[in-house]
Amino acid sequence: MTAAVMAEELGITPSRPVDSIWKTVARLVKLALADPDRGWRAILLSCSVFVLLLGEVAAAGRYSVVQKNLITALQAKDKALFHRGLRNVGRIILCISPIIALREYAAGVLGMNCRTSLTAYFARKYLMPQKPKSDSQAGTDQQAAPCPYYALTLTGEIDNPDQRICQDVGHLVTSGVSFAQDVVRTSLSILTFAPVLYSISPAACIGGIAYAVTGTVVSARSFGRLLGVYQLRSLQREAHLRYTLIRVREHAESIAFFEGGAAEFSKFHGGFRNLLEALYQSVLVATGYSMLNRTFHWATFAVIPMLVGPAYLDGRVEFGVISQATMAFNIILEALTLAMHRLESLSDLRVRLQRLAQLDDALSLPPVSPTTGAMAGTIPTDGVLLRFEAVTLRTPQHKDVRPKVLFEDLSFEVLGGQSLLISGASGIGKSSLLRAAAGLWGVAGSIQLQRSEVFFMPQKPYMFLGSLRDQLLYPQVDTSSASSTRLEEVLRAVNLEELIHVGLEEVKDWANILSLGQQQRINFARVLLQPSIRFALMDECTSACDPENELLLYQLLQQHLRGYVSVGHRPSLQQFHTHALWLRRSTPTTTTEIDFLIMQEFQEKMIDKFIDCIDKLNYGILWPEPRLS
Ligand SMILES: Nc1ncnc2c1ncn2[C@@H]1O[C@H](COP(=O)(O)OP(=O)(O)OP(=O)(O)O)[C@@H](O)[C@H]1O
Repeated sequence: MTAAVMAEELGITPSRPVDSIWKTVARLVKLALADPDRGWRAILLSCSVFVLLLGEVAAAGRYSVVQKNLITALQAKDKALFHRGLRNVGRIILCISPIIALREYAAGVLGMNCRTSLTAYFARKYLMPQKPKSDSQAGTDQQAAPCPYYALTLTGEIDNPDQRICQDVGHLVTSGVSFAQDVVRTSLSILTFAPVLYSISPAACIGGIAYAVTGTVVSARSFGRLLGVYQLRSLQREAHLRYTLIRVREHAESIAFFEGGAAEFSKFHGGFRNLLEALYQSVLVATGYSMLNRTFHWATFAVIPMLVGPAYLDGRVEFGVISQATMAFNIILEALTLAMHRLESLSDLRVRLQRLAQLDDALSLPPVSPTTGAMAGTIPTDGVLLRFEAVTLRTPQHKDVRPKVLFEDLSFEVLGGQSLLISGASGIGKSSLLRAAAGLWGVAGSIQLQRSEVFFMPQKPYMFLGSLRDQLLYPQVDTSSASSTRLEEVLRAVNLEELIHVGLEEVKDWANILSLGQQQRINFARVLLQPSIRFALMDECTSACDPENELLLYQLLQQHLRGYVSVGHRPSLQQFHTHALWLRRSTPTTTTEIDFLIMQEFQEKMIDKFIDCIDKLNYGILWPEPRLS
């Protein structure tokens, strides 16, 4: 079954053509071998495994001759020949054991080596922003390349990338290395034993090959496709099930407030039932497959006595030849029916290959964001910190949601020394405007800002897994160079002095032990600790702070930055901004109207709006008569 057919079977519509399985294998092998750090080691280890396999098969070939002589000596009651045969058996065992052990070791290390290369490749591609490739993009170095992990979440095209990177790569490499060895071993075995068997009995050789090929074709046709479909389905459902529990861990507090354990259990139970259904279907298919496999296997025992027995009874061959023919036949049969016996693990291998190929394709998209259009990035001139020019913004292309236009043809500038408050009703597109400015969503039109000087503070502060030092210096990778004195000074500045006593090197689950307001203050500390930052884009980032702390934080920004943009609803924010961008829409379907105003004008309009509301209240338009029963 091709990858495309399997995807169709599962109701998945691939957004781009799915590669054939062999192309995918070649792509991943190339990746492992082309790794500049480990590629040469992988090649060396593959060669060693091949040479050791040659030794193993050669020893097995020699063993079949020794075995024939031993059995013949027994039949002839020749003691000397029998003892020599036993010594030869001992020699071969002594020789083959270290070869097998060495081969196992080399194959194990080869697997680890390939896993390291592939995991590093996928993890880097998933977590690190892609560099612009084309010349036109190369000039705009400040451009925020889209973060692949974010883009995948937005489009929803690839399920569970974490499982693909951590588990699928591991399984794939282990089964892949083992299967590759089997293929090489069986090919060598066929080359070694087919002539032996043919010399004993051409009928046994040809009959054995025909028997094996028929069995493989029948089992692959009847069960291969179904096994693949159910394996893929089980894998996806298992990942979804695990994800429901991960969400409970991440949102434990909110769920506890709601006492939502029963709802979560019901969700988990539903997912588990779905998984069991897929597993049950797999068991049914595996039972049918196993029955065919076993029947085929048992039937082989009668084949050699049927084909070579008459020659022995007529005295044309020695008794030992029957044993040698049986061994050669079994080895050839095993080799030729490899695909048949390993059908389950082969289809598992194919499923994982396909999942990794999909992930690689999705991560290889050109560096444009999931919404259509240009990315924020060109550097502004003339003291402008942020410039929007005829910008139209749409929500991202998600596989389940149709994009909608949030605003059209928006132009404005924020100059050095200015600060802008973005205001408007909930859901109108304020945060999305910041997402576009930060380069997370693409737009039509142009957005100019000096990306390396900008700090973006999302609505929900992100707490990194690590020490307090790591938190404060996030997203810097090397945190050892910052002096403790400076970090403590900044902690005091943002009113988090109490954390100094916890210790800068202390590793804790900060997201759970700090209040939301404290986490927001950590965000401001991060701005102060990055000397290159001149401009901040902030989304409701003081929403959990009291007015004193809010005032303190904005005063710090005014001292350290050349300008900032905030999104927020609270009137208290107006005093910290020189300008306002007011987004409004009379009905959900009408176009968004946008005004860029100096703060005083905005405040006057707000007062008019407030008075209008009070009038409506007085006429009972907004506040209906209470209905008392
Ligand atoms: N990832 C997304 N995919 C599709 N639509 C989205 C996505 N994120 C937001 N939207 C939609 O875009 C619109 C604007 O959302 P946005 O978060 O910008 O609103 P907002 O003005 O900041 O609201 P609030 O004040 O409530 O935070 C909403 O209708 C929302 O449903």
